[in-house]
Amino acid sequence: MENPKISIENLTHVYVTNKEANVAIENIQLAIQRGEFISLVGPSGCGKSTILSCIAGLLQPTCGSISIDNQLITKPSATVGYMLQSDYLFEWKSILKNACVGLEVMGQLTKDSIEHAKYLLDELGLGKYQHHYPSQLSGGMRQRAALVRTLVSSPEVLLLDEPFSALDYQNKLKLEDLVFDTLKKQNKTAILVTHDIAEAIAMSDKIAILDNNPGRIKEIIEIPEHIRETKPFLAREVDGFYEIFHKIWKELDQDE
Ligand SMILES: Nc1ncnc2c1ncn2[C@@H]1O[C@H](COP(=O)(O)OP(=O)(O)OP(=O)(O)O)[C@@H](O)[C@H]1O
Repeated sequence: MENPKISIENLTHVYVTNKEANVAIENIQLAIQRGEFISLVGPSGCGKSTILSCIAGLLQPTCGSISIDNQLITKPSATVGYMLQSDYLFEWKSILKNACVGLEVMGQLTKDSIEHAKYLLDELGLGKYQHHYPSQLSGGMRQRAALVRTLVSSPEVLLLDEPFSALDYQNKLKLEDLVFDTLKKQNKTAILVTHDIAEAIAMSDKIAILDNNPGRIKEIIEIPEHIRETKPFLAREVDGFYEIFHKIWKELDQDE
């Protein structure tokens, strides 16, 4: 097997405040292959966002390491894109200008990169709205604009921290399919944090179930190929889907 795209070795992080030291995650060990989509599920506070912050280079872990393509992560880089629950669009900028914010910050705003942003807006069904403002768009459209902003700098790794959870159910399912297709087409490596077990199964190749206090990996579930190959919306109807759902539900229920 080829070298993993992301290698997480013995990752431990302790948050220290003037009142206490809180071991948020302990000895996280995870290898993620290029093009793989993995979800992290677990009870609230088990350290899912902490793991993403370490991968993004926003947080220096207390112990252990993370490498992407054998390069140790020590600070944020353009290799890693981050998408969050809230779209964080600037209300006073057009959708196209919002999509280009990251490029602007990185000094990569060129004629070609703007064309790329326009291409992605088209691909994600927002071509007609590039000169609109965020307040003129629905929640699902805003989240698609946030996805374009994340993809436009061509990150190889995508960190998705509950990006669908603020959407209504119909938009959530539509966006899951769109993100699934877009990331597969571009062979991106992705890590999704979600509380929605069905979403995790429908979108992932693997699911890491985490324990609480401190956050540790309890189990890794490989999603069978016939589910992985089906788009998220239809995957929910595929044989075996709900067996996995109940297995994960039971695992998480033990932590309550
Ligand atoms: N900046 C911080 N300072 C101190 N403690 C923190 C900080 N950020 C997170 N924690 C603590 O670390 C633990 C893990 O938090 P984290 O946000 O990573 O969990 P999570 O699994 O993403 O939670 P949720 O599912 O609720 O979003 C929690 O106990 C949290 O209170």
